[in-house]
Amino acid sequence: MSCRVKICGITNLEDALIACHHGADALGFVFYSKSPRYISPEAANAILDQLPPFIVPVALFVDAQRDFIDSVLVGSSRWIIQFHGNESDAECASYKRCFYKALRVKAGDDISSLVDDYPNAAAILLDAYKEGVPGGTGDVFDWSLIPSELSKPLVLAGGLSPENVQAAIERVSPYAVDVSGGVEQSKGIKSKKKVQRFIELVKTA
Ligand SMILES: O=C(O)c1ccccc1N[C@@H]1O[C@H](COP(=O)(O)O)[C@@H](O)[C@H]1O
Repeated sequence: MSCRVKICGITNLEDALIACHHGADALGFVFYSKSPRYISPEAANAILDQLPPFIVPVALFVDAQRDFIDSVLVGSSRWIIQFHGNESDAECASYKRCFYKALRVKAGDDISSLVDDYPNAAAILLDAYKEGVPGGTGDVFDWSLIPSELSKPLVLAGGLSPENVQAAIERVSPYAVDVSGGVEQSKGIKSKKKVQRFIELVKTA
C-alpha cells in the first residue's frame, strides 16, 4: 500500500488547494501561536470549508488550553488532532476525536515504551527532538532508533524534503510521512514545485 502524505503548516487557501490537487492525503494547520506557520481558528475553518472531500484536515496543538482546542473543533466534524506537546493519553482522548500523538525522538529513547503510553492514539508521529522547540525544526533524527515493529501506525516527520523522502520511506516503511519546512519557499508559504515533487516521490516510492 502506498505511503500517505500530510502537508503541514498550511496558512492559506492557495497552498491548501495545490497540495490537494497534487495528491496530498492530509493537510496540517498549526494552532501554536509561537510558530511562523500559526493560523487562527477562523482562517483555518474558512479554508477547511473549501477543501474537497476525502482530504483529512489535521489540527496541530502544542499544550493548548481546552477552550482554545474546542474553539477550533467546533468549526467542523472533519478535524482530527495532532498533539505535539506533553499532553497525556487521557487528555488527548478526552476530546472524543481521532487523534495521534507526536513524540520527539532523541538518542537513548525507548520508542516502543513511549508509544505504549498512548493506547488511545490512532497513530504515533515521530519527530526530531530539539531543546526548547516543540516541532517544525527541519531537523532529521536517527531513523535507526525506530523499532522494526511498532504497536501503532507510524507517521514519520522531521526534516523530510524531496531530497530525502524516498530514502526515508525505503528505510522506515511508515504509514504516512509529514512535511512542513521541507516544501516551503519561505516560512509559512509553500513552494508549489516542492509540494508537487514531494508528493510524487512519496507516491512512487
Ligand atoms: O510546523 C511548525 O511550525 C510546528 C510548530 C510546533 C510543533 C510542530 C510543528 N510542525 C510539525 O513538526 C514536524 C516536523 O516539521 P518539519 O518538516 O521538520 O518542518 C511535523 O510533524 C510538523 O507537522
